[in-house]
Amino acid sequence: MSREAPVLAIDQGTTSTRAIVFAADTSILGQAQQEFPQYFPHAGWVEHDAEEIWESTLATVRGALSQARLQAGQLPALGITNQRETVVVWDRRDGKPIHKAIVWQDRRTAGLCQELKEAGQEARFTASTGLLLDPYFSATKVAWLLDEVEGAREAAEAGHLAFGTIDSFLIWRLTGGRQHLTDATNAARTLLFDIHRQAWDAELLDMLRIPAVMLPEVRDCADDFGTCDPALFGAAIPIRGVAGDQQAATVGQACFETGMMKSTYGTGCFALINTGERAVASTHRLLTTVAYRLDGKTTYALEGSIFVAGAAVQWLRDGLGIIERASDSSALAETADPEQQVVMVPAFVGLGAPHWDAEARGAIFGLTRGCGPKEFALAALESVAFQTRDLIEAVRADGALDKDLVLRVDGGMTASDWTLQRLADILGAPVDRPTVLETTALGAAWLAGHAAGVWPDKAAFAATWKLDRRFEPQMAPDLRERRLALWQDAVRRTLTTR
Ligand SMILES: Nc1ncnc2c1ncn2[C@@H]1O[C@H](COP(=O)(O)OP(=O)(O)O)[C@@H](O)[C@H]1O
Ligand SMILES: O=P(O)(O)OC[C@H](O)CO
Repeated sequence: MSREAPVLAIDQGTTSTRAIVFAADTSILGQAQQEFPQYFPHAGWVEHDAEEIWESTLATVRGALSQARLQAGQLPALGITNQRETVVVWDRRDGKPIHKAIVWQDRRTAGLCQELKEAGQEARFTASTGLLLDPYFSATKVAWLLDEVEGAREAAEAGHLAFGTIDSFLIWRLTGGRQHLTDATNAARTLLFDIHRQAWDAELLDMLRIPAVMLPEVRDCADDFGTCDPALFGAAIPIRGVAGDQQAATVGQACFETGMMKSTYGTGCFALINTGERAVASTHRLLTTVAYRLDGKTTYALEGSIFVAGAAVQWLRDGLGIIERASDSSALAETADPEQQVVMVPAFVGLGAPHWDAEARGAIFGLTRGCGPKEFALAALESVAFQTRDLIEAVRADGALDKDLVLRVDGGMTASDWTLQRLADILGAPVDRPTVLETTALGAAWLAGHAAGVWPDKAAFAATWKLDRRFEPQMAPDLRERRLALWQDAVRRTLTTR
């Protein structure tokens, strides 16, 4: 196979699906993107239609191939990266989902998590999975489906139902129902996978009454995940790379060394720091997770997860209607009155790390008669910087950051220079934006190309990382401290677990 061969990546995100064809030098040959509907059937519930996700996958892969003027047969491999934790349960007999997908942001299982916590089970879950008992993760969502969808439990026990995160569901569909697989990074987000033994945890499955027969087989991130049904794209493209989107971004940002950190600003914000072969147990409510698994060797990460980053900008657009496009938010924030002290805690679906308060809801403090859309825009964008700062403090307190912080950033929101400048100001540390902003897709493409033997090794790939712009902190330290104090007070007043 030629080392010049292009590689396709499918990036199935929370709000849109993208397909991108990368050339061997990581330039983009063709791409397509499609948004799909979000369903909010009750307060705190978030669903997707897995069929709509599937349709958007087919359309974007075809669109990207056509824009790149390539035939499927010219691709040695494709990679899949995906919104993590989101649960699809489908019937193996007809491949149809039994219910809408329950999205990672969905809080409907907060009660079950609380019951398990009160029964003293959190430490058991954390010791094995590196995670916490929060509705964010897949396990309690699967349990909910088995309890609530008529006939589901019996069908699952009879071996008819399959559970998967979005990667698994797409692999199943792409291979014409021949493969039920996932990778170690996605498995690590289910709250059912022992990240130390790299195996499903039978005791946790029992505790949640989830039959093991529903689960996919777990493979490395660069591995053989079957081949696409040739009827879909005209040829059987091999699926050779899979990783959850935050882990794929860690790879795409070439954070291969211990201590390297990236933060991705999409719907939510997720900061991962590579901790090497050591699964560091956090004492500050961060998650321990799999960064990637290559050739059977697991590299771990500490992760801080924030549920609302770009989603706050979407709320300015769709909820308040004060902007037309997400990109209008910066111009509005720039013209906000500097005398106003508005602070927004965007706890629309509770708060993630380091607070883990599933019941908290969003709040805005400091309103005066002089406040309007500009101050709301500023507060929404600045909340992302404050939340990142809280994560980094937790990483430092866990002792995982032993050198000066330089944060590599990516994701849709990093198109906003204002946001990145404010991020550097609030962190008091430099923020690096690379030239390739599609790092998530690039990471998945690298994994697939690596497995297929057509892309360079880790070191050569890392050498292709290029800086677009470094944002240096400019805010006066006393102003930063004043703003931080306002934020901390606002969070304190928002938490239900004070
Ligand atoms: N110029 C911008 N300024 C601020 N936010 C933006 C901008 N462009 C996109 N966003 C936000 O980024 C998010 C989309 O980023 P993306 O990485 O595609 O997310 P996801 O993978 O979660 O679907 C949206 O929430 C959107 O509001
Ligand atoms: O869709 P994103 O990019 O916000 O990522 C979602 C995460 O994978 C959820 O854990």
